[in-house]
Amino acid sequence: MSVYALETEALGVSFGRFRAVDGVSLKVAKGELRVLLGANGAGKTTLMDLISGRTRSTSGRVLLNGRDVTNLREYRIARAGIGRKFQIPSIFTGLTVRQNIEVAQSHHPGVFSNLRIGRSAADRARVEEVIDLVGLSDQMKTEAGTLSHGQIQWLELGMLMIQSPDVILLDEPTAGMTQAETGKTAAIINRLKGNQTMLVVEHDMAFVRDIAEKITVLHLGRVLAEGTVAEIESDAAVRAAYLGSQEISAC
Ligand SMILES: Nc1ncnc2c1ncn2[C@@H]1O[C@H](COP(=O)(O)OP(=O)(O)OP(=O)(O)O)[C@@H](O)[C@H]1O
Repeated sequence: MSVYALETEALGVSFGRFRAVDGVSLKVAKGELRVLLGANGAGKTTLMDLISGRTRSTSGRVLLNGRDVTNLREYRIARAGIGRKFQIPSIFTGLTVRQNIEVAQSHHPGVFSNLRIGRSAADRARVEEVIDLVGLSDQMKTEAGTLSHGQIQWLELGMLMIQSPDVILLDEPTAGMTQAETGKTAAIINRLKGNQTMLVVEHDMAFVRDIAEKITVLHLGRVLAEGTVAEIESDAAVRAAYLGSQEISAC
C-alpha cells in the first residue's frame, strides 16, 4: 500500500482555453496536514474540486492510498474515503449536536430510522470521542440550530470525522470566524494532525502559521513552491507572486 494517503499526478483542467489547474503533482503522506496557499484565482478550489470529483479533470490522476480514483463520481470518491467540508453548513438544525453526529455515523438511510436503531457501545463511544475532538462536549445536548457560526463549523467537521474518511478536504475553515473561534479551530486541527490526513485551503497567514507543517503554494494553476512556513515565507518566487497582495507580507 502507498505511504501517501493522497497523490495527484500532473492533474489539470481546462475551461475552454483557460487552464485553471495545470499539471499539479502533490504527495500528501498519511496523517499529514498540507496547507494550500495561493492568491485569488490561483486554482485552489478548483484543485479541491478535481480531487473530490466535483469537477472532471482533463489530464492527470488522483490516487487515494495508491488507488486511482480519478474522475469517479463525487459520491463514489466520498465513499472511497475523501471527505470534504464546504463553507455552507448542512447540519440538521432541529437535532442536537449528538444526534447530528449519530445521523452522520449511521450507514442506514433516513434521519429518523438512524436515530431509532440500536447503537453498539463502541459506536456510542466513538460519537463521544469525536464530539470531544471537535470541542463540543459541553454542547452535546444543544439543538444545532442554536449554535454559533464557529460551533456549526466544528459540528460539521465532527460529522465528517465520524465517517472516518482517509482524507479530509477543508476549504477556508476559518471563514467568517471570530479570532477566538479561529484559535479554537487551530487547536482542533492540531489535535487531528498525525492521525488524520488533511488538505486545507486557507488565506489567514496567522492561522496557517498555527497549523501548518508543509505548505504548497499555487500560482496560476501550478505549484510555485513547497516547504515549511519559514521556507515559504522567505521564498523569493512566492514573495514576487504575492507582490502587491497583503497575503504573506502583511501577516
Ligand atoms: N467552471 C469554471 N469555468 C470557468 N472558469 C473557472 C471555473 N471554475 C474556476 N474557474 C476559474 O479558474 C481560476 C481558478 O479559480 P479557483 O476558484 O480555483 O481559485 P482559488 O485559488 O480557489 O481562488 P479564491 O482564493 O478566490 O477562492 C479562476 O480564474 C476562476 O475564474
